[in-house]
Amino acid sequence: EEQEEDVLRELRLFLRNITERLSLDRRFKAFTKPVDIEEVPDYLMVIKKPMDLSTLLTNIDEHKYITIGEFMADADLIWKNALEYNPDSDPMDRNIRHRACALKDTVRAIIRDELDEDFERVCEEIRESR
Ligand SMILES: Cc1noc(C)c1-c1cc(NS(=O)(=O)c2ccccc2)cc(C(=O)O)c1
Repeated sequence: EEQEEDVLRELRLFLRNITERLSLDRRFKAFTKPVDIEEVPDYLMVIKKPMDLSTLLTNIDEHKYITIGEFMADADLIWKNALEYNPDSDPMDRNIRHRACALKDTVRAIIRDELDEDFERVCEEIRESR
């Protein structure tokens, strides 16, 4: 009902705010757009579920996420994919993995500091009711 839509609207505002702040952070520039398949031709042979910050924003606008947990699962794909595709010890791989770990820690720190547990519980109850 209307109250539920008010809650989900507030969730989308919160998720857009997080995603936009991450996109503005220069450390995360490589994560702002899908990996360019022309530049990285074997990427889709290795990574089955690509994800990036611009796709997160599109998903939010398409009302894909009803809970923080659903958003986190896609946000985690961004750094997990980077660790999986760039496993080697050479400086380039190490550097993208360092940025991927910084993205993981930054998302978690924002959620821990800014998400109200009661609000997340209401979102989970809406998810269970649908
Ligand atoms: C993410 C990701 N996962 O695997 C890799 C590899 C990256 C990644 C993707 C990009 N952006 S891009 O796919 O458009 C591109 C790749 C190669 C040359 C020019 C552009 C940049 C970087 C970077 O380190 O700057 C890394």
